[in-house]
Amino acid sequence: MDFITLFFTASFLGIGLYWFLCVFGSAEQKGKPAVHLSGGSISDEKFQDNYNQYSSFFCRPKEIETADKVPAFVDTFYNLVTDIYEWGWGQSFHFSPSIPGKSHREATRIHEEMVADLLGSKPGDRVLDVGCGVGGPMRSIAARSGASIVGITINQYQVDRARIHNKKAGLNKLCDVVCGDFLKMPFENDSFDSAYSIEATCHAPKLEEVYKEIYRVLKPGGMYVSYEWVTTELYNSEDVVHVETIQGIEKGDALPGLRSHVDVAETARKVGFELVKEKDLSKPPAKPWWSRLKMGRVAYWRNHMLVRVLAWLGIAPQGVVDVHEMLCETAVHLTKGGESGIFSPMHMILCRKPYESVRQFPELNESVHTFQLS
Ligand SMILES: C=C(CC[C@@H](C)[C@H]1CC[C@H]2C3=CC[C@H]4[C@H](C)[C@@H](O)CC[C@]4(C)[C@H]3CC[C@]12C)C(C)C
Ligand SMILES: C[S@@+](CC[C@H](N)C(=O)[O-])C[C@H]1O[C@@H](n2cnc3c(N)ncnc32)[C@H](O)[C@@H]1O
Repeated sequence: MDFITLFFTASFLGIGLYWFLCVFGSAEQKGKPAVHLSGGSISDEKFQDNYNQYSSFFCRPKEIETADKVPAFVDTFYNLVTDIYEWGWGQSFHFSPSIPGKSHREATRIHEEMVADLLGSKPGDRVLDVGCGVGGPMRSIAARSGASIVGITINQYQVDRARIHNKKAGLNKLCDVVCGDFLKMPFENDSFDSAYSIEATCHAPKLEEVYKEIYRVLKPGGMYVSYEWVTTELYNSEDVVHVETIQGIEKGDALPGLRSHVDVAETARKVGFELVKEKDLSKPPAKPWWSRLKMGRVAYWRNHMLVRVLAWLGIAPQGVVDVHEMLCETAVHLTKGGESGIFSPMHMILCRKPYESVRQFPELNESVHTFQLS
């Protein structure tokens, strides 16, 4: 064998091995293999149509007038992206600050366990997960605290995935999931000891509506923690680049308009909560949450090629290439939002439903103290 033949054979084998190990497996440890990418609850034939409808609905998020249609389009969005998220990110659909020396999975778990600690969850508690995805956070929180968690998501496919994962993790006795709208939850008044939402209530057209529902189902004295997507004090609505970045985030993440950081605590108080703590968890000394998105051009290109090949072979639905392209663009906007500091996906509030309900007299809540943690 001459040198050239040897060189090409070795290169071919090397590339083939790389392709097999890195591409055909899951992009994320414990993620879903790419060969199982599907359109969630929608059939492969309807995937492209659903994507087209989604992208024309969310093309100008701030101008969405038909707020009542938002949950249905959010459901469509999660049919389109749930498998890609699981494949490329894992079972927790949120960000977390990076922690030097710890893997993404560990950093994610630590960010989730903080919720259990803030709520003071313990065995016997009934805790609500508002917008639970495929249940990554609920499994960490149940394992950490021993509490029973009930999750709600608008997307039936996520319910099915979450139940499979709960069973596999041996946590199906503690974790359950229902399909429903968090703006009209199928739960009794005063029926949960505590509640949390991780990067989910940003999908509500009006934050007040979802907070009211959470307040309703919590028992008096019940605690609520939320990690909210917000624009920060650095956002300037007159700056074209800022506006473009935020609109890019809204379009690629099914958001009917991002809110400002000041709206969060104000809305919580308005519906009757006492504010116990408020802190933007993305601020230094926390390390960048967006560094995980900077996986490099090669990784994005590799994922994109794989998605193309799978769609071409008819293994993944037609249209998945468009959805993947949309996510690549979204990742750029999210990174810009993080780097410039104009956007945070983890503005945290911890609230309590008072023992004596003061919802009828919201002005009484103005006197409640807010602690801004350093
Ligand atoms: C809270 C929400 C979701 C936050 C994140 C979990 C997701 C936001 C953007 C997603 C991704 C972007 C790029 C994808 C990449 C092109 C692909 O090859 C692999 C998956 C991605 C990394 C994907 C993973 C999930 C996100 C980071 C919103 C919706 C409110
Ligand atoms: C970005 S995911 C976060 C999921 C989960 N909290 C996590 O961190 O893995 C947002 C979740 O909110 C849910 N959601 C959005 N709008 C909803 C609505 N109106 N009713 C119920 N769930 C909703 C989505 O279905 C999805 O599960």
